[in-house]
Amino acid sequence: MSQMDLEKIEKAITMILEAVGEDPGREGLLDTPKRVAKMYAEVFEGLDKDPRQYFETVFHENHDEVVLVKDIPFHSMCEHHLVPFFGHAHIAYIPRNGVVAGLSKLARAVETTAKRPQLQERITSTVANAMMEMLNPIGVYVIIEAEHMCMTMRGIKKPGAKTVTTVARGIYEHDDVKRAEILSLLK
Ligand SMILES: Nc1nc2c(ncn2[C@@H]2O[C@H](COP(=O)(O)OP(=O)(O)OP(=O)(O)O)[C@@H](O)[C@H]2O)c(=O)[nH]1
Ligand SMILES: [Zn+2]
Repeated sequence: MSQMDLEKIEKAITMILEAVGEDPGREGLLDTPKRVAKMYAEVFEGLDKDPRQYFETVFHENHDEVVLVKDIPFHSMCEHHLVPFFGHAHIAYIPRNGVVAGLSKLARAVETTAKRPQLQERITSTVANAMMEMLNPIGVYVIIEAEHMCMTMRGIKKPGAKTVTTVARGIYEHDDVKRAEILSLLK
């Protein structure tokens, strides 16, 4: 949020309101530019953050099987239309040499990564790459399911259509059985 120019956002929103034929001076819209600027500061607060920070603190626990945190809710803003997309992330990894992350940090990594103009594919790979780099696990498998408002409220208008993206790293890249194990845990 440090770099965010709230005043500039406010001016831009006033211009958009004028451009669509609204009257930014009418009572209901008077505070709208300010509110939208505040909202953008919140929904884009991940812009100056690196999700790798959440994996700087690790624990040592002799666990050499899967850790799966599933159904992590998230919302983001599609970088093509600046409207929301939202859904759930599921993150599985197999620790190497007992190096495990705090469970909440997986959710924090998703949230921070989502809080910028984004693509679903990029959220998926950014989280997987951050975990590979910081935890050096045997493997990471990230699955994200989301609904894109740009496909719901405009354009093709297909409410309910879900996009699923997966990124497999390490052992999950080549091991069908390990991937199937995660998919069965998600059922
Ligand atoms: N790959 C990918 N595409 C996305 C994502 N979010 C939105 N899109 C797509 O981005 C594309 C932009 O296409 P364009 O043809 O440049 O824009 P448009 O004319 O508004 O496209 P329509 O949505 O088809 O009306 C659309 O097909 C969207 O569905 C995302 O997270 N990943
Ligand atoms: Zn879009």
